[in-house]
Amino acid sequence: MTLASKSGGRLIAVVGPSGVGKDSVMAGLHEAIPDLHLVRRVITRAPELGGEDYDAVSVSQFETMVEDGAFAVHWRAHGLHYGIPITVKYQLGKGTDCLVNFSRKALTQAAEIFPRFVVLNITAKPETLAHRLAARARETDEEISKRLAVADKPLPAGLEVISLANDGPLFQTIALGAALLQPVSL
Ligand SMILES: Nc1ncnc2c1ncn2[C@@H]1O[C@H](COP(=O)(O)OP(=O)(O)O)[C@@H](O)[C@H]1O
Ligand SMILES: O=P(O)(O)OC[C@H]1O[C@H](OP(=O)(O)OP(=O)(O)O)[C@H](O)[C@@H]1O
Repeated sequence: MTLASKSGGRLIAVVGPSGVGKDSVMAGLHEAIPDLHLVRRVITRAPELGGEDYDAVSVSQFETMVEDGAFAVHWRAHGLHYGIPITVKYQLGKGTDCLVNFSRKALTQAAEIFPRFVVLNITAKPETLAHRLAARARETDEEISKRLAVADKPLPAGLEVISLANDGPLFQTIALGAALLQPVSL
């Protein structure tokens, strides 16, 4: 790969099981590093269910957007469709690092699309996840059980991965994450 093709901002894909704290850590990192762009996803989830700020669309609207090439990457999980707007390429092209809540299933595909692709892998113990999902109360008990059943998924090989444990207080996770994400000066 040439130096020119490695220019631009980093696409930082935040992954980890449900309840691990992806959205909370992302919000904290954005506060700590205001230059970091938070990517707003398009999701076929009812609007205003809390947590992240997203664009809620219907399944048919989502399908039209796919046909129109509105997404850089899209995937399906938890019975929902998720899309990353193609406009993220504009942000990256300006040299802006972009932070986005991602699927572990979509990492391999994304690594081929984005020249500077980094995975921020958030981890926590199973009991921490169960407790946090119950407290968040965005999903039903049945949906929470399904999410916990698929909590443990291996990451594909060959990616640049930064791992960050979030069992302790959120401010500690954010401070460590912000330090780990500081751009490397050459
Ligand atoms: N370090 C932490 N300590 C305590 N609670 C946390 C911490 N990180 C996240 N939470 C809480 O856990 C729940 C799940 O976090 P969230 O950011 O929605 O996770 P995810 O996006 O990975 O599903 C939320 O209610 C959030 O406020
Ligand atoms: O392939 P996986 O890595 O398991 O990820 C599947 C989906 O789970 C998360 O969604 P969402 O943010 O809606 O759910 P969560 O907050 O419960 O993690 C993540 O953003 C993916 O869209």
